[in-house]
Amino acid sequence: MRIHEVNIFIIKMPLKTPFSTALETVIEREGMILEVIDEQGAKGYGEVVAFSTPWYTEETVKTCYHMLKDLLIPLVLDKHINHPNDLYMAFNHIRGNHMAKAGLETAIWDVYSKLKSKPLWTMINGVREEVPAGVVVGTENIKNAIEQISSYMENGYERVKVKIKPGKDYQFIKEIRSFCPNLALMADANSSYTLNDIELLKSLDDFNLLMIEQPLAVDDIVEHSILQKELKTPICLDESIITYHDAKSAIQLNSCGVINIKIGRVGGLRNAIAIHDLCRKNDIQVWCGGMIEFGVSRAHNLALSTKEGFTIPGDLSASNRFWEEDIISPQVEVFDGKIKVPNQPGIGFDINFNRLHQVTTYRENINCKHK
Ligand SMILES: O=C(O)CCC(=O)c1ccccc1C(=O)O
Ligand SMILES: [Mg+2]
Repeated sequence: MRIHEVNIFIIKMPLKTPFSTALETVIEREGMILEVIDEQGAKGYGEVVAFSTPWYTEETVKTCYHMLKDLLIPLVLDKHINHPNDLYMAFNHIRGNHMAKAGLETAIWDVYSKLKSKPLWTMINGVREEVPAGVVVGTENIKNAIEQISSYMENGYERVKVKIKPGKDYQFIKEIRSFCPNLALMADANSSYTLNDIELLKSLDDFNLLMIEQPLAVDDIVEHSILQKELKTPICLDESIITYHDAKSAIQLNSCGVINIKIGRVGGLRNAIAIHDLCRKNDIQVWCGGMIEFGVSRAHNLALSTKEGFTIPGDLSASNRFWEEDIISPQVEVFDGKIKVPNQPGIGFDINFNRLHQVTTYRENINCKHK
């Protein structure tokens, strides 16, 4: 395979309703879609999941644009690529910048599967044709949270995650639990606590949560292991797991029972699969995380979630969770708490170009002649 051209689309779309985490409230989502075109004209799509500002990780849409245009795309343009896994070594001398790398790597996985006329999920040895869905409530207000949860339950979601932070925790979860005592419920703190909050975090054991996600800081793998010894509720790590080595450290130190795998955060599908394989060997549960993403990334998440270890529902929701109209066709839909995995080659969804062009704020073509 040889990539002759890459089109960059920077896009912006308002969320249906604002989404609040401990770190940031997102009202409008900026993002980037990459279209790679190979020498035979086959097209593949990837999404760069960085935000406009570096609140979740260090990357932003602009840093990704720079990394892609000036460093990463030139490494693949007009080069013979045997397999998408080889990009890991090709990109290895560039530190970090996982979301930029993942956007390009996943686009190349899509085109590679299309050239082989196979769905991406079978190319990566997925084992299931439908994937359990999950949804996240990111609202500050308890009344709104309960309203949203009840409407998601009506839509068939069987697992709900809520965002917590200091001051919006024990009482907040208590009220939700009394509204839905049997729902599979979990809480994500986005690293807003410290070990000084250990009594509060222990008190959340009262609520039979599936897990508590990223209670402590990003670089606190050691402190998460101290906390996990004190909690009955399993800890799930998100922000702390950037590399395979991080996952190894967390497993060795018993810092968590669960890892949330995001393709963007870990630098691509190859790394996501490597972490999945490591977790399986070590009896650590995994699920696929979400990034308030558009349909292209949702489609890649769906393919990843067909891997054997992804047995618990991830943050994989329908397109209409966040968007009036997504940029893919058909949109991702949830039936009976599950999402059907498409069987067309590649990611299995078409781009809705009308919608893509409507939300595009900047577009650029990069081809071999630029080198
Ligand atoms: O897209 C989704 O459904 C997940 C939403 C979510 O929790 C999230 C969204 C953006 C950045 C980080 C996170 C997170 O998992 O911490
Ligand atoms: Mg999280």
